[in-house]
Amino acid sequence: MLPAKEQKNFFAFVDASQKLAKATDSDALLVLLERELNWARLSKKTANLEVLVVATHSEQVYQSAIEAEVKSVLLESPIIDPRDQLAQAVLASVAEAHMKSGSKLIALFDSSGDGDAVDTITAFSLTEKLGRLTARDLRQLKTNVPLETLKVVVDLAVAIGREGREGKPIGTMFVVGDHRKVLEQSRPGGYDSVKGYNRKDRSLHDGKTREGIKEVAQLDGMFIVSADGTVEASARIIDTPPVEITMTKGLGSRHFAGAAISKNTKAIAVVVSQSSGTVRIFQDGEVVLRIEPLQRAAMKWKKPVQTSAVPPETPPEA
Ligand SMILES: Nc1ncnc2c1ncn2[C@@H]1O[C@H](COP(=O)(O)OP(=O)(O)OP(=O)(O)O)[C@@H](O)[C@H]1O
Repeated sequence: MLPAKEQKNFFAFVDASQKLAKATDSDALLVLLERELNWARLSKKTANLEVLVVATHSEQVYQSAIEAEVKSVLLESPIIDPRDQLAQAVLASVAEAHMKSGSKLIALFDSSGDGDAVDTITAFSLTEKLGRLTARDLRQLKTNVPLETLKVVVDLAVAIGREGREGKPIGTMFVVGDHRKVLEQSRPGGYDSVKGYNRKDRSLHDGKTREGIKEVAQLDGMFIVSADGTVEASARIIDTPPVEITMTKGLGSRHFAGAAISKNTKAIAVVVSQSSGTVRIFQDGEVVLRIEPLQRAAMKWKKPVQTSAVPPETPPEA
């Protein structure tokens, strides 16, 4: 529990966020917290706002907020850099469907990283921030895969998750980059629909190819995509040596396989969940970015633009 003096400071920030919310026409408050506090007081002081507590480090903070009937999310894995925490908190808030993509938000967070409850207040539009986050996060992934290829694959995955096929949701996976090693660590799982086509016709930079891929995405297995965006093979089953992976509850064999291949090779796995439509991007065995169906309308690919209200951003690590 936060000591009394720090709680006093914290609630001064809450009062300030009320004023800022009014001035900026914001309707929601995101509070990033490392420690528990007086939840009843928080609820009372923020009755006019949609409040979401983002537990940055501890499941206990998340649990106690939930028990006090304060909406909360727990970041999937601890992130040390406070700027990354805010980025991840924004993604998590949309992922858990707590925030609508058009919301205007106030966020309270500790930018010093020294364990203070809160030392920074910021106001931003969720739509704009999501657009910036996604482009920036992908750009910063430490990978040899060019951003243009990642963009085209992620946009295709998002479209597949959103549209499904013939009214039915479908799940699939694209494994991008390091394609020779990925070929070695996978086996055919069915008819390879790209076999025999020339490279140009297998390029995902071509709209016709993307439409064709959507048609066959419902088949079992995954697509192997080289760094330049060419589909090297389809309907492949990942068969990679076992690795130790921590996975969010509810994710099954497709996601495990994606995480494992991203751990055992330099490839990035882009996985579309059939059950939720969520797209997860795995690198080195971990989810580095998650895109939810709700968020999709807000996806824009553009250069990050710094605004004075938002602190400098670096990509989330998980
Ligand atoms: N090793 C693998 N390589 C490629 N694809 C796989 C692999 N294992 C499972 N899949 C794909 O995942 C499908 C089964 O998904 P399952 O429900 O077990 O996973 P999940 O991670 O819960 O994904 P979803 O959220 O889409 O249901 C299979 O039909 C197959 O197409």
